Amino acid sequence: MQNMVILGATGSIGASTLSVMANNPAEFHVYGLVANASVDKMLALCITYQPEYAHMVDESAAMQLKALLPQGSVTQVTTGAEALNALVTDANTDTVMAAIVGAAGLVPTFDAVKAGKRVLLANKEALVMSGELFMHTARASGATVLPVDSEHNAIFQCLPTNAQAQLGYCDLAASGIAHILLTGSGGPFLQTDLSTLSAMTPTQACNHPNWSMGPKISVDSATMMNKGLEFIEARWLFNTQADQLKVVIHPQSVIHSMVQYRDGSVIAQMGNPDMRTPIAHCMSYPQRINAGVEPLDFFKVGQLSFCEPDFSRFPCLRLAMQACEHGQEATTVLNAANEIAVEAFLNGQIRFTDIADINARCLDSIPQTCLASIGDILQLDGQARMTAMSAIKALN
Ligand SMILES: NC(=O)C1=CN([C@@H]2O[C@H](COP(=O)(O)OP(=O)(O)OC[C@H]3O[C@@H](n4cnc5c(N)ncnc54)[C@H](OP(=O)(O)O)[C@@H]3O)[C@@H](O)[C@H]2O)C=CC1
Ligand SMILES: CC(=O)[C@@H](O)[C@H](O)COP(=O)(O)O
Ligand SMILES: [Mn+2]
Repeated sequence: MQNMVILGATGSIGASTLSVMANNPAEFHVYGLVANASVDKMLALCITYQPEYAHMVDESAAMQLKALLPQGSVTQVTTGAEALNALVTDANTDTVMAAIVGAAGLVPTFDAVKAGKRVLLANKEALVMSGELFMHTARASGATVLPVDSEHNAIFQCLPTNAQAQLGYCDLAASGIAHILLTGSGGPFLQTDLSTLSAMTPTQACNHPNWSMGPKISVDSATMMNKGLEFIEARWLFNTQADQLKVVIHPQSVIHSMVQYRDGSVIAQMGNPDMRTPIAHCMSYPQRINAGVEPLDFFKVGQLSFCEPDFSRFPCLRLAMQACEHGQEATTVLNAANEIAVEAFLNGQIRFTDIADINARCLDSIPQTCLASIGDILQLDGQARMTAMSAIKALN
């Protein structure tokens, strides 16, 4: 029986994780649930799953939850950074699902890695901000990091077992690997007339053709910043050199990524676009469990197609690839700028195409800094957020 803590329990990945757990009740126990401020959702989860701990980052949400829980509930409600650290590092915590959205996920995810836990990593932003330190820390602590992001999970499944065991420091060439082919759908605006892109609304941007996800990652898919963040994520997970990683647009999201070997073989991982598959894979690795996902029906899929990304349509993808080349300062700044810009777009403050402009401006003014610790990274993240907010003000 694995005791699991779910960071981001009230979100899309949180729900899929709980669904896989419910399918396999003898193997997993909900030990702790973590969210920010969604009291009603957390209350319902506590009543259903009866975790030992429910942690709300927002203090007033924690107080409300405490007041609403039925008398005699087994769940202890906590709040505050110390309690969150205690939960992810608790001796009874075996596995941490890291699925808080954005930079807010970095500290608890990193703490779990430092404590040597089994960490199922959905929160790609943590790696974009701190990839080098994160993977070095995992190696030093003996933590097992397993990639939940569908593409990275697919790549992981297509690697030989010796490379899987060396996540973060594998020598791809020594394993006979020529390229990692990172697939992306192109999002809802793959075919949209370029002249109308600036008028696209948050509802249109969140209307992903294949995946049902939270709002931030949905907008990132529409700009293809998601693929850019994933490019950086892959760089750290699989220790790639610049010429080993390629982005391929595959609008059907049936192939979740591929590994191309020196001998001409290409190994692809396929499945319905349903996050329960990679989540179940990580939860049970190296075994397999029932994820509750329909088998892929190739007759229904019919056709698979592929094309090259067009950087004039998706400038955010190019910015992320450039930032990856520049290093950790650039990727931290880009991630922070993008979070602020996406939030402003979702709030109706800026246009869809402004997201890329704000990101580009922030990348033009990266402060001189040395990123030796998570504290340094968070400081740079804060500075970049201020720059992005000023850029938004300047637009209005
Ligand atoms: N959805 C998907 O299919 C995929 C998601 N991912 C990654 O997984 C992560 C989660 O995505 P997704 O589930 O879609 O996001 P959602 O928006 O659906 O959920 C976000 C979760 O994070 C919590 N949260 C938000 N802000 C904070 C904060 N400051 N402190 C603590 N918790 C917070 C939310 O709590 P509350 O409800 O209280 O606000 C919620 O539980 C992202 O990093 C995303 O890139 C990767 C691949 C696929
Ligand atoms: C499900 C998942 O892993 C998302 O990151 C997904 O990849 C988004 O789709 P895009 O390929 O459109 O970015
Ligand atoms: Mn993905």
